[in-house]
Amino acid sequence: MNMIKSETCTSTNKGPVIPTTPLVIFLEKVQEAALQSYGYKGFDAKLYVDMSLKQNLSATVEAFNKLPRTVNGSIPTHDLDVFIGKYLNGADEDLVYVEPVDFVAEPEVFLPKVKNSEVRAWALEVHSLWKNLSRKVSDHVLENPELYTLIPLKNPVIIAGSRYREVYYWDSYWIIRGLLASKMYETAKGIVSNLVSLIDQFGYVLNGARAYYSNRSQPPLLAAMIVEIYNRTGDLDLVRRSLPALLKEYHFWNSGIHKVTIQDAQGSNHSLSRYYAMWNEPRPESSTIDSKTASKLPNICEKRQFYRELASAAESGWDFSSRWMRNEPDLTTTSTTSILPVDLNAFLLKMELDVAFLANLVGDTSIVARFTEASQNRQRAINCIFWNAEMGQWLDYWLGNSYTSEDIYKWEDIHQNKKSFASNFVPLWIELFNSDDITTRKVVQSLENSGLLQPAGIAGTLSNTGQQWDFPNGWPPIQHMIIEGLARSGLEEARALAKDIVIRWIRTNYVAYKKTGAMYEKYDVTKCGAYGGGGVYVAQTGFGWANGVVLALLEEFGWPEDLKIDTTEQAE
Ligand SMILES: OC[C@H]1O[C@H](O[C@H]2O[C@H](CO)[C@@H](O)[C@H](O)[C@H]2O)[C@H](O)[C@@H](O)[C@@H]1O
Repeated sequence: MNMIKSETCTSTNKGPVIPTTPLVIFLEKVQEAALQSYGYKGFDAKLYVDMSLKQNLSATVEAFNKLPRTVNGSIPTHDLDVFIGKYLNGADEDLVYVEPVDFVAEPEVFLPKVKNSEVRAWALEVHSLWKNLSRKVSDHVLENPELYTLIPLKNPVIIAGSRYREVYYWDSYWIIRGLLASKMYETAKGIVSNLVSLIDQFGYVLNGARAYYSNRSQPPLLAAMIVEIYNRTGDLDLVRRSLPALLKEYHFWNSGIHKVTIQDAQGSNHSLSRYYAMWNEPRPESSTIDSKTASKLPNICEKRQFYRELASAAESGWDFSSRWMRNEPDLTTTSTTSILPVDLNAFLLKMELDVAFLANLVGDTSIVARFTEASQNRQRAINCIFWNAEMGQWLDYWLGNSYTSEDIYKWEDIHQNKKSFASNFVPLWIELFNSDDITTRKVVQSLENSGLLQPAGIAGTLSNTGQQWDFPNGWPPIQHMIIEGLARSGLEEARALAKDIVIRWIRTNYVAYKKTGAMYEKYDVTKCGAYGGGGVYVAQTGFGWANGVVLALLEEFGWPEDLKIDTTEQAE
């Protein structure tokens, strides 16, 4: 890992920075020039950092520097058009289409619990979308990696979709859940091996497989992917090959800047984790937009801290949301690194349980003992630091200014964030919590009364700030984790609620698909059949995790023959 220390602006602007590549820095300049010349209409910042070079970087930079400039410093559009055509390849030329080896139009015993013919026909269409998202790294990238921001991966990949032309870390979990429902085991294993290779190379799984994502990770679900694949295929070899990488990844999340020690009200210390990107500049895939937002801040030190907070929010997968803001809806008050997030610690508890399970399969008793103990400690920490019995939710914790003499944070009730976020319900996904009926009963009531449960699914938050992880958007992974948590519980009322949310979510995906012919990265949960908006880019279609969640839910819950799928028909 190539890490440099950032200069110290203030005591808050701390932390490492992983330098990006000269190619990324150059493509950011092209991005800036494009915005100046073409304007905001139809502008997508990410497009430019996904382009590649037709010749070497120095020749390209030289030609770029020679382009004429108008009085306001912009490059005339015609000259920029010609430059881009002559020196750069399109953003989608680094990954090429490949037919997945294990795709068949109708897999054997496909979604046996789906009895309704309309739903079945649609599910087969969703299944066929894996073909649209399947890619492999082009030979040209393998021969000339220095011309590309794409990080070459050995096996075929399933991309997230649309502007997300590469592999994403946490998206891959739900993509794999869908692939398993589609019986595409080889594709699923290939994805896991790719992610393992990123850990071998960087020490952690990158946010996505691009050079500009190398300064951060995303919610850690690799161990969970391997458990799901093992449960279907019994592939012990995959488990054996992946374990060393999982240990490395575990260290990444539980050491250095990610690790926080906090003392509870009874004086016991707990070790928990937070999101913390190794970056303090505008995110290259959005640098024009980030610098514009930061222009409201008074000095470079505050800007650097803001950039780190934005990148850390991207590490959380929730980019962006009032969840991270000190004063919503002001994005510049994003303070991700000052928060102990409930969901990250639930994912790490799951990782501990999953690694213990996998180590047991290969007979490594010392890893089993170490990770079982770690899971018990984290479960205690989650109960002490996050659980709020009055609200029946696990609450994010704002790190305050109160420390012990050893610089350990002191827990105080006022620092629990009392706002309801969908992430407050993620611990229910873990068996240790959903098997406890008293807790589950409280959580079910809390979810029902929270306002998050809407006609077409669960909203991320209750605040409508215009950010994409806020109201009224609901995201596929969140629906799936909460539904699974409810469904795994022994409580009848929890299982009934799970089924109810499944119906709302499947219906909205179906109705949107029938209206527009596409699956979406997020949906507006206030109306059946409405896709999500907000943020700085248009609604993305395709879409890996949406497809994965629909297929996984249909596999587990099915759809009865006599249950109507489109209840909006008569109303319109
Ligand atoms: O370009 C903006 C951001 O895009 C990604 O985030 C969003 O899409 C991802 C892919 O579906 C998803 O994993 C994430 O939860 C979404 O918020 C990217 O991950 C960010 O790092 C990036 O800044």
